[in-house]
Amino acid sequence: MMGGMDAMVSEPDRAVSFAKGHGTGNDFVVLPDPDGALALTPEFVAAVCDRRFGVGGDGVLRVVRTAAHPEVAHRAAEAEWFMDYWNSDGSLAAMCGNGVRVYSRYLVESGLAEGPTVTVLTRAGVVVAEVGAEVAVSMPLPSVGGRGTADVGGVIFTGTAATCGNPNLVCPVADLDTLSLDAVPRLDTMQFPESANVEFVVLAKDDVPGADLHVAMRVIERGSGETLSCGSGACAVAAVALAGGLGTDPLTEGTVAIDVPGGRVTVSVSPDRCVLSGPAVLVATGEIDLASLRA
Ligand SMILES: N[C@@H](CCC[C@H](N)C(=O)O)C(=O)O
Repeated sequence: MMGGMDAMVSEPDRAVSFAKGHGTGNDFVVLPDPDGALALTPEFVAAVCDRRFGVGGDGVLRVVRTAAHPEVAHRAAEAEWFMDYWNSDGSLAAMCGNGVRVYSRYLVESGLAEGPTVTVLTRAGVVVAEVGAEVAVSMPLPSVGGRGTADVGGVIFTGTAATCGNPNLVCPVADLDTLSLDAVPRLDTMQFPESANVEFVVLAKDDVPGADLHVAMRVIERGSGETLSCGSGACAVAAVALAGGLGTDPLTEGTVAIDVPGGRVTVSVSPDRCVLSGPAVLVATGEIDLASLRA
């Protein structure tokens, strides 16, 4: 009888194929599962994402046909592929902007989609990616909310709530380098019943050609801890920055260059569109040996 990690696949398979990719250092284990044969569990995802005992990653992207996933099969007419996204702690999230960019790169490089335009269903709705030297994706339109606070290891940060398919709190800070971001943020559970990603942001001193604003950010992601980049968080930051949340004159639309610890992404926001662009690459393929993976 199979149990634990073995329950992930049917006998006699003891291995699960994977690819590894990242978008500006936000890294993912990609699990190709077109026909929905894998029964992912939070424990399996956490074990795969473990950086010492597993493959290592900020999350898992299961590549599954929409028609083959019971949660979304009724939406198969909207997009052939569903991004089944999991955070590294095994929790599910509705949106992952860098994840969509890596997912789309994988679809095209593996031949599962022709490209360069790729339509993907996420738990936050359908998004469309353009896969080229970089990958640009049309994200859910960010919505800027009210003020809120985050307690990070006893230090209180104040910011502005913003959603982009998932909840965020965008906190302007004086300096990014001196922040200690090891603790899990404590947030107002009334304002953020499902917690949130917390972004820490400064205005950069120099201009970037083609951008209306240039900022730098770090992020503590819900379910993954501090990561080197967060695409949906970057969109939330752009929306808050354009609304004047960093002290600049409000703009109804514009382009924001956002430096993250893993590189730079660009977000263009207008009243009816939000596009996240940046590098997204695949760096490895391999097989996960289920018998050796820590349960
Ligand atoms: N890294 C992602 C966001 C992943 C989900 C997030 N941790 C959450 O729980 O909302 C991105 O690039 O958007």
